[in-house]
Amino acid sequence: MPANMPDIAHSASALAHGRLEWVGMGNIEVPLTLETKGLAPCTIAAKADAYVSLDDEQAKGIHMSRLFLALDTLSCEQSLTPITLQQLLDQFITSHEGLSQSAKLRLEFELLLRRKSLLSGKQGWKGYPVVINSVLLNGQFKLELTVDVAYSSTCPCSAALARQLIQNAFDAKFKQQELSFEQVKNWLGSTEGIVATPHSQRSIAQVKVLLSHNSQEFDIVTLIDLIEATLKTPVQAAVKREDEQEFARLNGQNLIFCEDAARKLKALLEPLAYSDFSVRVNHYESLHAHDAVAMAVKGIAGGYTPE
Ligand SMILES: Nc1nc2c(ncn2[C@@H]2O[C@H](COP(=O)(O)OP(=O)(O)OP(=O)(O)O)[C@@H](O)[C@H]2O)c(=O)[nH]1
Repeated sequence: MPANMPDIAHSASALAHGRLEWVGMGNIEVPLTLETKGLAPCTIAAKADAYVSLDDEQAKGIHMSRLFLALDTLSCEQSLTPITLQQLLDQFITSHEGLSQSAKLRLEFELLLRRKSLLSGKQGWKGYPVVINSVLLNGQFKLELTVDVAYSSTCPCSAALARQLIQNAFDAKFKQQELSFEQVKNWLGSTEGIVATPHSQRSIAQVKVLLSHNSQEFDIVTLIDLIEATLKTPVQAAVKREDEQEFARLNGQNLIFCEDAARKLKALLEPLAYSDFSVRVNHYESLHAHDAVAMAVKGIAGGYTPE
């Protein structure tokens, strides 16, 4: 460092004294090489929030550049794994000796996965928003992963009401008539036959899991796959007509309220090895201008609360 440059962090006194829980930088743009089970290492464009505690009540401030440069080393020289994350937080703290005892990093990015179509054998990219939160607090490492999975939800109530209208239309059209198989079949295939359709909507399941503090690797893809297999109607990437028809069938066979989705995900996550979990299901209704929302947590003492 040039000797003649003022260093306010050392020379100036703080305007007020006191401990600060977190100080650092938000929204740092940083490409990282993500390593996650079942996927070749891939580059992700992350937004990072990097913080340390300011435990020295008299100190003017922290050294922002040290956090930034440590993160840059992770970006340029390493891969993102639970191990390198913990090392990075260690580095945040050791580079602030006497000032800070805790560190945290939030990474937000979109994980692009190759997804197969339902029937046609085509493939396409689908993006999954991911947040990785890591904290090193009093020597304890905490690591949590949040994924957003988009799916389609068809309202069971609306489906029942639509079925009733279809029966009414059948009544009105054919009451007291002797009908042949062909006549019924043709009517069912006509627009007149399907006089009403239930509403369905794009929905998002937001699943947060607490990973073991000694996790060696991320396993983001398995979590996403399990959520999609549970909900049955994930939003599709490549779609030909046969895929669209299969999607319609899956929607019809999996009518779902937000409560159903939250309960299914809770049942999925309960036996898995996650230390804690939190689920938030949002059905962005097409019936209303507001959303249908359901939340669930594992329910352990001192654990996640619904949010
Ligand atoms: N602590 C702090 N620094 C800030 C803030 N806003 C901008 N900075 C700047 O962040 C820059 C980097 O700070 P340091 O990490 O202390 O930089 P440095 O003194 O060159 O680096 P070291 O020699 O490692 O301490 C400085 O120029 C600060 O002025 C702020 O709100 N708080």
